[in-house]
Amino acid sequence: MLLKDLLYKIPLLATAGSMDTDITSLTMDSRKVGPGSLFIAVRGTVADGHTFIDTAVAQGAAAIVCEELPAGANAAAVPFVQVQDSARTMGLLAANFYSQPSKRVKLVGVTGTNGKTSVATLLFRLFRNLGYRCGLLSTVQNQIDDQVIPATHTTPDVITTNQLLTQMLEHGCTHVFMEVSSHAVVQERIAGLTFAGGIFTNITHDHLDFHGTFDNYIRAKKGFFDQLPASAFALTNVDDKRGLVMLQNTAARKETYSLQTLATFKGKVLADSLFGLNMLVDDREVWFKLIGRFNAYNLLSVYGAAVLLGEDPADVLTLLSGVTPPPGRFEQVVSDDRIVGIVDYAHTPDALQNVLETIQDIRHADEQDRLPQIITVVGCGGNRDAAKRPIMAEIACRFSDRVILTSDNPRFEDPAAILEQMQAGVPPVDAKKTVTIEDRRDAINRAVSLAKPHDIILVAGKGHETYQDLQGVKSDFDDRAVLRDAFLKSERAKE
Ligand SMILES: CC(=O)N[C@H]1[C@@H](OP(=O)(O)OP(=O)(O)OC[C@H]2O[C@@H](n3ccc(=O)[nH]c3=O)[C@H](O)[C@@H]2O)O[C@H](CO)[C@@H](O)[C@@H]1O[C@H](C)C(=O)N[C@@H](C)C(=O)N[C@H](CCC(=O)O)C(=O)O
Ligand SMILES: Nc1ncnc2c1ncn2[C@@H]1O[C@H](COP(=O)(O)OP(=O)(O)OP(=O)(O)O)[C@@H](O)[C@H]1O
Ligand SMILES: N[C@H](CCC[C@H](N)C(=O)O)C(=O)O
Ligand SMILES: [Mg+2]
Repeated sequence: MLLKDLLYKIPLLATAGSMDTDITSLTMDSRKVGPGSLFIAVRGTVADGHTFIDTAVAQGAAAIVCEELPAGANAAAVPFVQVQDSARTMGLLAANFYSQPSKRVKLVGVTGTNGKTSVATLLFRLFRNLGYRCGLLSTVQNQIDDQVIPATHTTPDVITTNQLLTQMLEHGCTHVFMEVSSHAVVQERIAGLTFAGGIFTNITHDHLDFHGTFDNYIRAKKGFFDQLPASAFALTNVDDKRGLVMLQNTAARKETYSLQTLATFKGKVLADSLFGLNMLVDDREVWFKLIGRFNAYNLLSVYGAAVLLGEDPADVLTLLSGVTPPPGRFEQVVSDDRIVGIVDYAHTPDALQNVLETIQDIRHADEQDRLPQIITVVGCGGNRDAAKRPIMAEIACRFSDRVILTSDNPRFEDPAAILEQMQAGVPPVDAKKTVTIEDRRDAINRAVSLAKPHDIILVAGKGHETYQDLQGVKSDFDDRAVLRDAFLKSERAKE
């Protein structure tokens, strides 16, 4: 595609060199530049892409997009284009380069602190059951119908998203469901995408390391709704204090869902058990396979979005009742002697509290009138929001009978230092029931050794993840497999 066609309708500050140059690929990474590439220099959190312009040219870049023209740009071997905001421009360029794939599918984005993967995956599974070919962009994985493509981010960079949307279209997909992280909004990873709908789940404490303040974090989430077109719907959870804030400046059609108050889509939880949720949704009674009141919200938003996309409410509920949750979300691993293991991706204070409250609600005294004990194994990620560490430890103590603090992707931090910060949140009265075991496998083994039949072990924070990241080295680690092994070992020891 010629550079001048690629720049169609994109605001420019200045250009230098020929705009008739042929561009065969786009990249923001100098390491991926080859002949024909357009290199877009983006300022990041660690590096500044502008410092790699020379490298990109040396590697054969056909043209450069940047925020500052280098001295001598006019005489340079390649054309330069100066723009106000490279990251945003990259989204517009990607949309032009790939012929606006997001306009040719129904693209629905999901944002919120918790529940994005759950809602996006439920929508993907529901719409496939409704008979559509669908795409999914999520933390767990990207999917084009049955084809699984590993995901590196919750929301990919905007070039990758446009590439994936193009592949989805080639495969005949009509609907695509994607997570929109707050990082992605701020870093313009959704720039130039045309959404048919946006969903807000909730907003609670997370990522303050990146956003600085809670207000900035709210603004980031709201930024997604601010850029929805008038043709889209904006569906928000009005039981969340910030639900309506999301809709303040959107051009989209405003729609709401609630378990507590008047809303476009109303639900009520009739029963919540280890086997599923019984709900009234718009006055129809349904059983779902998901567990926990927080999932009642997820299901209600999925129902609302499906109806807003034009599906029949009764068909939606019938098919949604059979849909299973994504991996690592309240996933059960039960031992032969009936110890219940639950692996859950709760890695925020709110998620951890929700999951533990759910566990408290659904546990029942056994025949001997003994209430099952709750044993929680939890850690907090390194190089991520440190403020949540003591809070999560306190929540674990408040809702559990035993707590084992352990590691969860220490990344480049010292695991012992992360654990010290968690320990600071343990109330003195709970010190006796809490133990710190840095090695996650040992921590899970200890939990199993403490458990009696019917007790519930919550292993929180990693969910579907299959690695532990220490010093940038990812070693195999899967909570579900480690828990299964621990059960087997302990059963053998008892024989
Ligand atoms: C903090 C953060 O979000 N970082 C993301 C960001 O990287 P960055 O700003 O640090 O980039 P940088 O290293 O400073 O480089 C700046 C520019 O120079 C370029 N460069 C760099 C080196 C070089 O040799 N040549 C070169 O051209 C880079 O390609 C980039 O364009 O932009 C990169 C490209 O899109 C992302 O891969 C990277 O994600 C990192 C790996 C990350 O861990 N991100 C997490 C925090 C994240 O985004 N998480 C959210 C989910 C959060 C949630 O809701 O739970 C997500 O959407 O996944
Ligand atoms: N609607 C909800 N409200 C509160 N907590 C939830 C909700 N849905 C899920 N959770 C909890 O949050 C955890 C993560 O859920 P999910 O993966 O769907 O969220 P996410 O927003 O995609 O997370 P991430 O930001 O890592 O992508 C779940 O394992 C569960 O503990
Ligand atoms: N999307 C979240 C996932 C956190 C999962 C937890 N296991 C961790 O590694 O901190 C993040 O990148 O902050
Ligand atoms: Mg997710």
